[in-house]
Amino acid sequence: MAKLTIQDLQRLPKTDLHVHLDGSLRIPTILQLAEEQKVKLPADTAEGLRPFVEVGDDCKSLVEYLRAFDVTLSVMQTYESLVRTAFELAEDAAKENVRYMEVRYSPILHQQKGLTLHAIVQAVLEGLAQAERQYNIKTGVILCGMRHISPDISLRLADLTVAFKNKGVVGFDLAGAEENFPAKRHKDAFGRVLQNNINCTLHAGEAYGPESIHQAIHLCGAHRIGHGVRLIEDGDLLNYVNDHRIPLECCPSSNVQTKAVKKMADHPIRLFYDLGLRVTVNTDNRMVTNTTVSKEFQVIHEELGFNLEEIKEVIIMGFKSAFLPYALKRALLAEVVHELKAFKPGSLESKKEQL
Ligand SMILES: O=c1[nH]cnc2c1ncn2[C@H]1C[C@H](O)[C@@H](CO)O1
Ligand SMILES: [Zn+2]
Repeated sequence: MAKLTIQDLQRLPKTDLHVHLDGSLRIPTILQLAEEQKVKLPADTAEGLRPFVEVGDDCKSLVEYLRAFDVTLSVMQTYESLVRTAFELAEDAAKENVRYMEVRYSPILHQQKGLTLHAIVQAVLEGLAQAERQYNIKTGVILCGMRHISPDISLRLADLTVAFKNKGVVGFDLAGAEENFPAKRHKDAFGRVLQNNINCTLHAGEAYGPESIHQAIHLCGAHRIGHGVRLIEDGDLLNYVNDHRIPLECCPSSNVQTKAVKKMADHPIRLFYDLGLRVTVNTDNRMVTNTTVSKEFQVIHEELGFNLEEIKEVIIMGFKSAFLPYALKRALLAEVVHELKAFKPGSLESKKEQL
């Protein structure tokens, strides 16, 4: 199998359907925002801050992984900081040829300084729209309920999702610590979203077993599953997910860090793909996990043996799984399929040398 370089993977058109805004900042931006807002950080240099906002492979659990968000959220409480971080995330993604991205976050976590939920959504949409005008990227927003926060709040966030339907918000999610916080507590929120014909996805099967995925699908109506790693433990449910073409939002590096899998070689994305499941490759948190979509493809190429044809197919599954209206999705897919057919590996540099 010819080895693909990171440049090859950067050149391919891609999606990122599972990326958290509050886990995907630039470290220098955190430092600047903290200075402007007089917020105290655990360190005031990039190198000093890194261990607090990037977790390595020695991270022991999802709960430990989630600690990094206390730092990022401390500087994401103003309208301007939300515009800026949303813009920069879309800019970073566009620069590695992510053509369609769904950014998720939980507005309830950004109210420490009194912003209204409405303004918190507006700010992120403004930052993303600014990036869309400047770069070749389309974006959508997914609002997250949080498992450990009360179901009433999830219902308010579901109403917020309904209020911004067709205005940039494309879906609803449930995030946060999975063990001890079952999705069924939040089923009214999902009911509200579904009754309004809006898409939903839930983090499930990351830090808890297949029962959690079962609840996400059958009690909350999930159209996609975030992570879903532990689907591997229930063949019957796996067949159901496969038969219904329910996409899995796989985030390989994040899964090694949170110990959803012990090591990359054990990641079930290879088996899921071989069984015909609809799998997509995503970052989860560009900063916290220190990754990009291209790096995630490099990992599955080098460690799980996905070749170029298979990577192209996974990319197409990403576009197919987008929470986009069908007509728009078809148009975007047609454009991307055309590019993928014409794609030849070999970095631009080596191509220039051949000329
Ligand atoms: O991988 C994850 N699993 C569960 N929750 C997560 C993950 N990454 C981020 N979050 C949480 C922390 C954020 O504050 C929240 C909203 O983006 O979602
Ligand atoms: Zn996530």
